[in-house]
Amino acid sequence: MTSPPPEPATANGDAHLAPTPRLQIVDENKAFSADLAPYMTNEWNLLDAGFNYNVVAVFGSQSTGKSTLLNRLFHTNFQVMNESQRGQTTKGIWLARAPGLPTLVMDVEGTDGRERGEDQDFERKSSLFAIAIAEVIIINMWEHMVGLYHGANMGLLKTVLEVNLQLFQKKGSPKTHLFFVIRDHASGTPLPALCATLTADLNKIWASLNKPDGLEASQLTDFFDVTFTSLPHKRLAGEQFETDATTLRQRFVDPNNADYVFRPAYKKAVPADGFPHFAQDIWTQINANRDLDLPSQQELLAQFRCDELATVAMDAFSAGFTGLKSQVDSGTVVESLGSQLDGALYGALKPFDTQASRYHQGVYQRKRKELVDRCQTSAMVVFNAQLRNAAKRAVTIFKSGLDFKLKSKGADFYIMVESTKDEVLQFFSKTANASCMQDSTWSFEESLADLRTELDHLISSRRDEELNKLAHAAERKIQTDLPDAINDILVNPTPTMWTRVDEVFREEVESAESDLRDRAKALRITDSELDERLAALRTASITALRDVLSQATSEGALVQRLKATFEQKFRYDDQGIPRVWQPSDDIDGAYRRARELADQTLKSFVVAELPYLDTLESSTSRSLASSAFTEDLQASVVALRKPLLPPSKTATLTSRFRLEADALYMEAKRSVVSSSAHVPRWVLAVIAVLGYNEFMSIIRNPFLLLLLILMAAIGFVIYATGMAGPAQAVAMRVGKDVARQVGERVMDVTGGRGIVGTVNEFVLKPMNATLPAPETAKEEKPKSE
Ligand SMILES: Nc1nc2c(ncn2[C@@H]2O[C@H](COP(=O)(O)OP(=O)(O)OP(=O)(O)O)[C@@H](O)[C@H]2O)c(=O)[nH]1
Repeated sequence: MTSPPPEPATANGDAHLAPTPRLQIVDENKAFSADLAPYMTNEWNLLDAGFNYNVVAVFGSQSTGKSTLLNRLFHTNFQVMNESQRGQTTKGIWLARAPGLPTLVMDVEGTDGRERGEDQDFERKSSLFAIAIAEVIIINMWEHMVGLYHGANMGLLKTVLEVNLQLFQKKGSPKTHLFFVIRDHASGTPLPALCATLTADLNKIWASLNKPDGLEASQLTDFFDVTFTSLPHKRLAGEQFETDATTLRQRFVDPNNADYVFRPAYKKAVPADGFPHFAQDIWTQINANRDLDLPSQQELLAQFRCDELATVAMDAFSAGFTGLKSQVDSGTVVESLGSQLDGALYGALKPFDTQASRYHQGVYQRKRKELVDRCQTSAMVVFNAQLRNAAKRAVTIFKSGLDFKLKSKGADFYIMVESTKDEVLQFFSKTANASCMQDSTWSFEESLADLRTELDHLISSRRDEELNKLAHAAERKIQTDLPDAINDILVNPTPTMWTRVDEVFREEVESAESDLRDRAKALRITDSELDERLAALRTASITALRDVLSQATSEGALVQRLKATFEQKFRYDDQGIPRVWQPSDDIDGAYRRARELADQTLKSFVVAELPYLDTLESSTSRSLASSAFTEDLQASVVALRKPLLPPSKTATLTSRFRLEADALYMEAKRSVVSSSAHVPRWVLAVIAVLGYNEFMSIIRNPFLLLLLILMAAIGFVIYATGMAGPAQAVAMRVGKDVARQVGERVMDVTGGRGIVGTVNEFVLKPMNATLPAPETAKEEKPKSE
C-alpha cells in the first residue's frame, strides 16, 4: 500500500494537500490490524493530538457512492468502484486521516453486498463498530430507498442500534451524530418530506428496540442527533453535485460553520494516543458478542414455519392426553401412563416432522426439541397427579395388607411390616416408572421419599397401637383376675389376710409384667418405653386393687361380712354344727365372743397392709427418674395407703352391725324360752280327764296302738342318736309355720282377734316377762335403735 507523506493539519483542511495513506484496520476476515498505532504516529501524525481530533464513519449499502462522498468531503483516497464493472470495492474497514484536518475518516464495507450473500455478520459488526467509534455517522442512501425498510437498511440499523444500546450506552453517554445524506436527489420530493419519512422510520425502529433495564423510557434523541441533507445526481447533474459536495464539505471542515457537524457533545473522551487501543478493544468486544449472531432469512423463515407447526402439534398433543388427564383427576391410577403419553406425543410429532424437516435443519431440530419439552412440561401435570394417586393407592394397599398379615397367629410385627412396605414401594416405583415419558427428565424420587415417610409414620402409629393393645390386655387381665383372687381371701378374714392379699397382688402384677415384656419384644420396644409401659401397668394394677378393696369394704358388703363372722361364731359350735340353745347354754358369753371376733375383723379392714406397694414404688422411681408415669404411680400408692375405713365409716358400720347381732341374740334367747316353757299342771290334769276316753280307744284299737308303738320307737331312735335337738328345732320351725298359716286363716275367719291374740294375751306375755335383757343391748344401745 503506497502512501504520500503526512501533511500538517490546517484549520479547515486544504484542497491542495495530497491524501494521507489509508489503512485497512479490519480486513474482510474480521482481523484487526496491528498497524493502527504506527499509522497514528508515522502516517497521520495524530498521536499527540490529545482530544483535538474527530472520527467520522460512513454507513450504507454497497456501491452507493460512499467512498466517492468521503473522498469529496475529506479529500481522502478511498478506493472507488470503476464505472465499467459493478461490484464490491471496499472490503473490510478502512481508516485515513483527512489531509490538513484533525479528522480520522472511516470507510466501511457496504451492506447488502452480493459477495457476502445472507451472511450479515460482518455488516452488523462493522456498522456497530462505526457507531461505537465515530462521533459522526454518515448514513448514505439513494433517494429511491427512502421509505423502504430493507433498501434503507432499517432492519440492520435496528439491530445495530439495539446492540449498541445494550453494549455501549448508558444514561449520560456522549451522543452520536447520525448524518443522513440522500444521494441522487433528483425527484420533485422536497427534502423535508424525505426527512419526515426517515424520521418516522427511525422513531418506529426505536420504539421496537429491546431496551436494557433503566433505559426503557429513553428516546432516540437521548443518544443521537439526527441531520438530513441531500446531493443531486452525480452523473445527471455533475456540476451541481460537485458544488453541493464542496458546500457540504464546509460543514465537516470549518468549525466556524453554523452547521459544523463535529460538536463537543459527540467526543468519546478518548485521547488520540489511546485511540488505537480503544478501537481494537471495541472491535474485539463486538467480534465476540453473540447478540449479533442473528439468524439468516432462511433461519427466520424456518423459525416462523416451525413455530406455526409446533402450535398445531402442541394442540394435537393436548387433545391427545385430555382423556388421560380426566382419568387421573378422578383419582384413577392409569396403567402404562408413560407409553400412552408417548403415543399422544408421537401422533402430534409425526405431521410436525414431515413438514418442519423441510426447513433449515438447525432451526427444525431446535424447534422440535422445544416442542417435545413443551409437550412433556404440559403432560407433567398428569404425571404428578398419577404419582399422587399411586401414593394413595400404595398407602391403602399397605394398610389392608398389614392388617391381613397381622391377623395370622404368631406374626412378627416387624417382619410383616417390612415385607408389606417393600411390596408397596415396589408397586409405587413400578407404576411411577411406567408413567414416565420416554427421554423425559421426570423424576419420582421425591414422591417416593414422601411415600416412605408416610409409611414410616403409619408403621410408627400402628406399632403404638399394637403396644397399647398389649398394655390394655395386661391391664384387663389384672382387672379380671384380681377381684376373684382378693375376694377369696377377704371373704374369710384372718390375721394373715393382708399378707396373703399382698402376695396375690405381687404374683398378679409380676405375671402381667413378664407377659407384657415378652410380647412387647416383638415390637422392638426400647428400654425407656418398656419402663413407661410397666409403670402405667403398675398404676393400673394398684388402681384395680384399690377398686376391689373399696368394693369389699363398702358398707353393705362389710356389714354382711361382719354378720357372717358373727353368725359363724355365735350360731355354730366349734365343729360347725348349728347350735340349739338350751337354757343351760351361755348365750351371753357366746354373744360376747362372736362380737369381739367381728370387732377384730372390722379393725383388720381399716388399713390395707401391702408392703409390695413400696417395692413397686421404689423400682419404678429407679427406672424412671421423674415423669408423669412415676407421679401417677405415686398418686395411686398414696390413695391406696389411705385408710379403707375412716373413723366415721367405722362408727356407722359398727352401729349397723350391732343391730344385726342384737337381733340374732334376741332370736337365740326366744328359742330357749319357747323350748323350755312349762305347761301348767291343771292343764295336764284337764288333758288327762278329757283325754282318758281317747287314750283308751287307742289302746283298744290295734291299728292305733301299732301307730303309737311306731312313733315311740322313732322318738327313742331320735333321742338315742342325739338328734333330738335338731329334730325339735325342725319341728318347731314347721310348727311355727303351720301356726302362722293357721293363725292367718283364723284371723280371716275371726275378724282380726283369733287364737294368736288369745295366745299372746295368756301365754307369751307372761313368758317374756320372765326373760333377762341382752348385755350389750342394756349397755350401749345404738342411737338408731
Ligand atoms: N449515480 C450516482 N453514481 C455515483 C454517485 N457517487 C458515486 N457514483 C458512482 O457509483 C459507483 C460506486 O461508487 P463508490 O464510491 O465506489 O461506492 P461505494 O459505496 O463506496 O462502493 P463500495 O465501497 O463497494 O460499497 C461509482 O461508479 C461511482 O462513480 C452518485 O452520487 N450518483
